[in-house]
Amino acid sequence: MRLTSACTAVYGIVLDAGSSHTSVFIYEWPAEKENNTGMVQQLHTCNVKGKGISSYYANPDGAGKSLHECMMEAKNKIPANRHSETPVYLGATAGMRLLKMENEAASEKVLASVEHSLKTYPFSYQGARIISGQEEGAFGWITVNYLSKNLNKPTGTLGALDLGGASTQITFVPQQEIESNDNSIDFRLYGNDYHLYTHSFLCYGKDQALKLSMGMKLESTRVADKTKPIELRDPCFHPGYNFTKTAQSVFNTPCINGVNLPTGIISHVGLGNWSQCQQSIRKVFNITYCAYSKCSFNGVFQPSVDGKFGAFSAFFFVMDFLNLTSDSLDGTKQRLAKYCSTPWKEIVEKYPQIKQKYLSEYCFSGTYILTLLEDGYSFTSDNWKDISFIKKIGDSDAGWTLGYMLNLTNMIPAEAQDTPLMPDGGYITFMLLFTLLILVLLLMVFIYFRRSTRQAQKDII
Ligand SMILES: O=c1[nH]cnc2c1ncn2[C@@H]1O[C@H](COP(=O)(O)OP(=O)(O)O)[C@@H](O)[C@H]1O
Ligand SMILES: [Ca+2]
Repeated sequence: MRLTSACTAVYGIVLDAGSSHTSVFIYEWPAEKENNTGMVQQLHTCNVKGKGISSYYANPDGAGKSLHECMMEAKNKIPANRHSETPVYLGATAGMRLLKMENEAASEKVLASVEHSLKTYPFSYQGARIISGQEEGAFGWITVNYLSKNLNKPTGTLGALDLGGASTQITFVPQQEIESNDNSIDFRLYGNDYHLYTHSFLCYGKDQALKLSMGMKLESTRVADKTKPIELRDPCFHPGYNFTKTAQSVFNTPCINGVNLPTGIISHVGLGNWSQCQQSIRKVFNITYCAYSKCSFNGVFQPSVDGKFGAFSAFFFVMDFLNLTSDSLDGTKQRLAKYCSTPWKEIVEKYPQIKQKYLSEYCFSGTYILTLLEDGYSFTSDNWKDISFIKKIGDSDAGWTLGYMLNLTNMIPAEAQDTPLMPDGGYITFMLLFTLLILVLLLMVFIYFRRSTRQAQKDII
């Protein structure tokens, strides 16, 4: 929806430099600063062609150049007279966090390249940086609650679940105490205090989780003949699926410490067995230790999930593709089991328009989502209905970008808007009467002084 009122609009641009790809978001809001919630709207999005900026580690110049088409689109969408005042922010997420861990110099070069590129456009460049997992979680939470108009109302808030390619975030207002400082974030928005639990699991986005899970399967495979391709028999891929891959393409990630991992060629063979798939995925969550009263996995504190949740990004893409956005937990499992056992040939015939790489991974991704939510975060068949798989709220995408911009442009005040003590009409009447009283008093003082001066003159005469 475009803003149609006569008032001028203000714009802001945020680039979401994710691990798999970059998206450019353009936001628009009325120039008269409205402190009401839900005023900023998403005007346009543009998906940058090619992979995420971290994939340019060996050719950093390419990262900046890749943004060109979308930035030109932004130039055309935003009226020229607003360009110089339009802030541009770039936030990079888990792909760049991983690159920084692997090769800090390369990550700096990639950031310098996007910075150089963004400065060539007529907007007000405000910085390009890697945002922390905490920020990613917290700003996603602000976005969904801003768009749902939950802020500055006494109603409950919406928890936020974000699944990316390289990391995943869970953020909500818990009922119990937050036992670990790393997982606690406090906000004061519109005069209300929010005490949030948040955690970002690096390496637990769906692409890295697939690598983790394949790596674990191979570690348990003893290789007799090193000259032959290693066969990886995978229950998370469809029966009849059989592709050769290089070990390098699967295990080139700091998420796996590949001590026992093979090199060379892997023959990846699908078995299509959902329950075995879930068994194998469970192994990527370490639940053997917890130093708190409760943990999700890998020793991370997590209070019991509470209230309603919005699950977006890849949570939505995958569950929407599988048509599983509105089933019960049991129904979801049954339908997913059936989907995973469908022969690869049938799947390809049914969805000829979808890229085979994506298509082949939906059984794994769906099972991963289910396992993460049920075994990882402890959602149950009772509160499964509290999770809404969403892409947008109104016209705006759910994700961290809007919350990030609202924060950096000070669009959400800490205190509620200054309101007159009386309703508008009463306030104006009060001010009028008060002014009149002052005038009358001034008049009386003036008359008194004139009289006393005259009296004094008479006395002299
Ligand atoms: O249309 C789609 N279908 C399936 N998956 C998608 C689609 N669009 C994006 N994705 C997936 O969503 C995830 C987005 O992750 P992103 O690039 O934001 O990574 P990050 O948040 O971990 O940095 C990736 O795994 C990507 O493959
Ligand atoms: Ca993301």
